[in-house]
Amino acid sequence: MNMLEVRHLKVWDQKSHNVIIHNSSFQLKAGQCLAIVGESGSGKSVTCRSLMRLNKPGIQQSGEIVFKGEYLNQLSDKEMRKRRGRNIGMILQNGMRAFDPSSVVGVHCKETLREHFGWSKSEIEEKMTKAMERVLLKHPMELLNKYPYQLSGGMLQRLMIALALVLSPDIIIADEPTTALDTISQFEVVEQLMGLRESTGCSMLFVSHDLGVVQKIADEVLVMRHGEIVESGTTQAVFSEAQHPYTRYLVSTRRELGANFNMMMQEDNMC
Ligand SMILES: Nc1ncnc2c1ncn2[C@@H]1O[C@H](COP(=O)(O)OP(=O)(O)OP(=O)(O)O)[C@@H](O)[C@H]1O
Repeated sequence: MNMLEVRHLKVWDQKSHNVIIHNSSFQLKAGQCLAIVGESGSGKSVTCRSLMRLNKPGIQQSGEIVFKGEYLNQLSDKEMRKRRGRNIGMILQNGMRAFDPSSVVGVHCKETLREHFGWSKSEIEEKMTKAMERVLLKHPMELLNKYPYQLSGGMLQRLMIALALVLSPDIIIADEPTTALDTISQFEVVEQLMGLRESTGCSMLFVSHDLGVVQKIADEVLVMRHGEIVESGTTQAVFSEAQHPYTRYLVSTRRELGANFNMMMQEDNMC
């Protein structure tokens, strides 16, 4: 069963008439993880924002976005707001941007949960505390009273994952959730995202530059270039028998990087 179906998505800049996404069609199956890979500027983030109808003013879109049989592209703004967070959650690259810098992070969590579920303060605190402990955030109540700038990037990502655990949306869109993190935090956040999928059974759209992580987490892959999907298929097929020259280039670059990394490790051991 498809959780999300995107049909003929076209996105353009109204002012310059520059077409950003030409004609994208793809499906996200229930419980599966679909990764979008491709070079910088190929349209991965714009695709994600289009699904949520969160593109900047002046960016127009057409085509159908069907979520569990419902045409999101036909909903009013008010109805669309209700779907965000509750049905389709987003975990962004930069945790700092996801939270209001002028409030402690607990305010964002409480407002989001009250809006969607109408829970009391104590219910929210109880559920957030449990979820934060699950993503290994210590002293949850203290942490909720901190401003975003007082927390590290990895902590903010884990806090977003904890909020997603409580909201339990059908789909999580994770747009380069590990790019801004150091290697250890990247590993932890990927583990937590996998845990989130396991415990909520959500489907995931996962944008990443890191093909190693994609190979670990995704069931299927879309390869984007210049606003077009140039290849798609199961992760196994795309990595082992890529058809498009650009995909082959991406995969070989990863192999080269991997080989260099191993060589560096060996040199390090010899010293
Ligand atoms: N608000 C905007 N106005 C005009 N053009 C935009 C806007 N946002 C994005 N674009 C253009 O859309 C194209 C795709 O951008 P997008 O951010 O989706 O790329 P990306 O594949 O996510 O890149 P990256 O990996 O660097 O995040 C780029 O050429 C960008 O210049």
